[in-house]
Amino acid sequence: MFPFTRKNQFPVKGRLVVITGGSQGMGLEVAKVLARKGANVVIVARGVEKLEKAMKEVEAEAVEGSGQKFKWCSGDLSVAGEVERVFAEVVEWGGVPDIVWTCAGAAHPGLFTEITSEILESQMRTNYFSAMHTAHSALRLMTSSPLPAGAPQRHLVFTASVLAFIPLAGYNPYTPAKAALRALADGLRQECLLYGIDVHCCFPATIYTPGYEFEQSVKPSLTKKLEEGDSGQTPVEVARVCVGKLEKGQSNVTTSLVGEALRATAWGGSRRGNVVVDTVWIWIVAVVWLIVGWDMERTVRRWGRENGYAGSKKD
Ligand SMILES: NC(=O)C1=CN([C@@H]2O[C@H](COP(=O)(O)OP(=O)(O)OC[C@H]3O[C@@H](n4cnc5c(N)ncnc54)[C@H](OP(=O)(O)O)[C@@H]3O)[C@@H](O)[C@H]2O)C=CC1
Ligand SMILES: CCCCCCCCCCCCCCCC(=O)[C@@H](N)CO
Repeated sequence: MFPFTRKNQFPVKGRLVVITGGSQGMGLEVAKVLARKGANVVIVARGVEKLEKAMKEVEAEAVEGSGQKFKWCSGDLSVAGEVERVFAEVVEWGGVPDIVWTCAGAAHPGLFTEITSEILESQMRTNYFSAMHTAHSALRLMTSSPLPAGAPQRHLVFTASVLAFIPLAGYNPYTPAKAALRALADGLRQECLLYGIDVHCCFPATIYTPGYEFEQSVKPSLTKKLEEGDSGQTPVEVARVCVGKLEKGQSNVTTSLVGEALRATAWGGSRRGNVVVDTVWIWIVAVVWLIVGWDMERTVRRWGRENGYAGSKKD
């Protein structure tokens, strides 16, 4: 319509989208946004009751008279066999998905030495293996059934966290899984050029979700203090911003100003967005982080002294 409107790089109307972790929080809001835009939506999680309730909410967003289809599937995505079964069900029902978006995940914060090795391992399963197995199954399906010429590209979207960019005491059971996920997304983005599949990764900061309520209940007060600088977002806002940026064709998606700044601390070889804007951010943050990083370490030492941790030296 308007000559300067750029083409939508993430069209979902009439396409089949699978969203893991779609029964609550960010995943549910993503499902609702995409349903409103005309997608056929599958949500996946473990708990059946939550899935049934969420499905009704998603269906209610459908475009009237569009004939959109909806489905939920229950499975533990941290287990490879379960992921394969879930995708087999999806394919039988609606064919090979056009878009797969991993939102399943959960943080269990705590000081590393005070956390059990079982929780450390399950954090990796919940946050990394679940997304890795989902990507593996999804990409195998997508690559074995090529799209007809002229069809819009397929997409794989991961959900990591800004913690993939920075250290934050108390998140060490969780952060490494999200950093690994970021590395997987960067690597697959390059590899999937072979197939014409677009790979994206979202990096939200704090989102007020049921998962967040749980993590607050176990989070050390030190961790709460260190993340005070982030004001947080609703899942509705995060979903809206992510979809908007995917439509603009962005690969690495942050959802707030803090997210954008934190992304600039850790570019490495990740694909840039707007090269000029990103480079300016990187220059600014290179200097700003000297202060922020120093202040965080000072906060840790202070908290240690106040809470009887012997090794906390004076500043
Ligand atoms: N909330 C926050 O502050 C932030 C969250 N994130 C990330 O965003 C994503 C969404 O977070 P949020 O909305 O808070 O999450 P919630 O904990 O509110 O919801 C998590 C969803 O994932 C599902 N899920 C969890 N584990 C599995 C599993 N093993 N197999 C299948 N489904 C699973 C849950 O359903 P069920 O339990 O029934 O399986 C639920 O639908 C996560 O990856 C999280 O790490 C990133 C930055 C900040
Ligand atoms: C140079 C710019 C400085 C900006 C100030 C820095 C403030 C640090 C904010 C850290 C936010 C951590 C959010 C964690 C989200 C998450 O993944 C968990 N909630 C898990 O669910």
